[in-house]
Amino acid sequence: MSSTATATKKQQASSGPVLDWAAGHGPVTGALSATTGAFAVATTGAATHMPPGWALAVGAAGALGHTVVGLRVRNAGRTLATRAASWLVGAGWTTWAMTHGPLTWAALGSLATIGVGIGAAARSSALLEEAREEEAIAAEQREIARELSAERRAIAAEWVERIQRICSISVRVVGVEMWPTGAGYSLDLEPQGGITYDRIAQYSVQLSADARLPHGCTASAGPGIHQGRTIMDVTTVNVLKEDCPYPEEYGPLSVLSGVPWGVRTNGEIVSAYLREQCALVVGPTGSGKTNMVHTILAGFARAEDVLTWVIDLNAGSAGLPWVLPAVNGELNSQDGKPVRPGVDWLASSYEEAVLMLDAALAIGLHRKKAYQDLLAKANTDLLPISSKIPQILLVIDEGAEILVSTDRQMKQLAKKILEVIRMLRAMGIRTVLTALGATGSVLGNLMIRREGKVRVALTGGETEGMDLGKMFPGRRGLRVDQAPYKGSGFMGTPESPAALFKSWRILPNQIRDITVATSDRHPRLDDVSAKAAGPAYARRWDAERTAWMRDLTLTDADHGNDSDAGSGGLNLTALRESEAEQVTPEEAMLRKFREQIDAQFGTAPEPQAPEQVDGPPAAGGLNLSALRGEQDSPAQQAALALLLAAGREGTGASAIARALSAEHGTSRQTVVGWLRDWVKDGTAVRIGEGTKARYVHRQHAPEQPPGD
Ligand SMILES: Nc1ncnc2c1ncn2[C@@H]1O[C@H](COP(=O)(O)OP(=O)(O)OP(=O)(O)O)[C@@H](O)[C@H]1O
Repeated sequence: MSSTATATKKQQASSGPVLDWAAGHGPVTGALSATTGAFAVATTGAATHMPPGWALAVGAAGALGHTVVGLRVRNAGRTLATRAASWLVGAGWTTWAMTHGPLTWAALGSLATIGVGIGAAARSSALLEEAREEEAIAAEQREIARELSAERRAIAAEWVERIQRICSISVRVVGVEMWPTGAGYSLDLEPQGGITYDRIAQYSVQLSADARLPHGCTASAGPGIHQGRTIMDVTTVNVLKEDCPYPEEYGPLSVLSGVPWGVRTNGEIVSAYLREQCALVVGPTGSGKTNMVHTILAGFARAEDVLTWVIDLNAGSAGLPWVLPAVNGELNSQDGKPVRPGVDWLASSYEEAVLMLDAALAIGLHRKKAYQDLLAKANTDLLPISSKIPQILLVIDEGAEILVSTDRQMKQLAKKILEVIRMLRAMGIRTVLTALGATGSVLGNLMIRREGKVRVALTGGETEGMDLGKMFPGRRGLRVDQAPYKGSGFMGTPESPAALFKSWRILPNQIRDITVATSDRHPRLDDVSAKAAGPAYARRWDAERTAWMRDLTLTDADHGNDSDAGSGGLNLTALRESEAEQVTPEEAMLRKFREQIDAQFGTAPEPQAPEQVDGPPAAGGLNLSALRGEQDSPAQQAALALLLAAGREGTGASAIARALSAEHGTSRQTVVGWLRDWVKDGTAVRIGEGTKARYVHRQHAPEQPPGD
């Protein structure tokens, strides 16, 4: 505390209570102040022979000043009169007391009486002021309510008349609710004569046009709280036009309480409930389908009871942003632990997809048997999903196209996908299929129609192959041109009838942030399921099975370099130079690409050629240490045991592979990958160079590698 402040405080403590002269007066302090003031002036005035008329003049000035100020702040007439009277009475007493002497019983008695009188009058005028203020607030609120209900009444009357004129249906309006987003309102209607909502829904287009709604806005009728009621949602502002960013809050979700996928025109969040349902997301090229897949994967990554498996035969691109940054070691968690990928398994080839679908089928069938007791105890035929027994959600990009393909291999995949859809609902395995178009051949499939009732159509204004009538049977009045913007379209679920919808826009940095934020949250596959899935699952991150990701990283870098150069104009220069040197554009691009790789990875020591043969793969390798615990297959555990047994002498990839080949069929390349990871995470130390290089378990290492 400063010395001045301390001094002030001490002074206050020694000079009694501090009076705040700036504070307003209550009835008691007001009266006290008036009477003591008057008494002081009268005694001082009488002692100093002050002319008594002065007190009267001061009182008159005080009464006038208070009245002016009171009028300005709109005090009640009674308050003004009370205050002016207080000043005048006080001044009158002072004048009289100065003439006759203030220190007489008559003077003091009359002053006390005046004090009590002023106090009482002030109290009653304060109460009056308070009541006046409350009444003013209530009147203002009544006025707002009157205006609002006048607006609602006008809206109700307008729609009663419109529905009568256009649909020839009489309705009673039970309520009008204005949306808090200000983007429209809902009418709760009671059609007369037993008419149901679908009769009004037929006229959605005409009603929207008649109401002169802006483009992209609709008046759509849906079911109300019972069959005799209808809810009419009227959008007046086109929110589909604007970008809706994926919410920055990445808190935990559950498949049981729904995973949010986007927003309705009234700002309401629409969720997909996929415990029992499969989903179909249709979107032609450029409609925002890829973005929507990432939004879906984001929701699954956030769920504590979901393992996401992705099949994308288009080079795995749908799942890669959820895997590569994590396995490339580009992401850092707060506690410094390695970050786990946002999807649990990613298949980009037919062979891997077969492994995945077979694993899913094996898990489903085994769960049915192994969890009999659990189902009996829970008295249910639906496997109780939790973080201990997670739901597996299979996202198959362009899966609908696989289902209708005539290619032999695709037909085999299709058979397995349909089997998963048909058989594994109760055992907690569901699919999300995407499709480029809502064609009859996709929706003609009974299994899709029956099991896939969570449906999204991203139209992006595309009418080709966009049969909304087939996508959302029973929902009339949905037109592609109502949602011509990227990421906009229609979504319908068993819980929420099909209506306009906008998928959240998710950006690459959010995918990374969500991967980090959810790294600790992903469940592990339950033992029963892991056993059923076998090595196909346990070894899904093996080097040889994820080698394509490494290759793809390089290819992506290549593309990135190319486009950057193009946008910056450098590409042309490069081509001109290459022409001059008689080098083809492809060669020039390759050289540029190599330069970029060198620039990016050149900080790591360049391994010698012979070392490369025996050592870990060069730059661009994947860091799978985050997956160590879950993916340690029996073969990997055996390899670790061999490394440990090799003691201070250590061992090499070839020796380990030879020892494992009979029982596990492990290749040398796989062992190289493990050894590289173990060196990275400090489990093993590499000793010696070239052909003499060997690996020693850290327990036997001569000294700990620095920084690990
Ligand atoms: N929900 C959205 N909100 C706003 N803009 C979006 C949304 N989704 C996508 N876009 C925009 O549309 C562009 C194309 O999106 P996206 O790549 O997801 O489409 P696509 O249908 O998968 O097309 P393609 O098959 O060509 O990749 C994006 O770059 C983005 O600019």
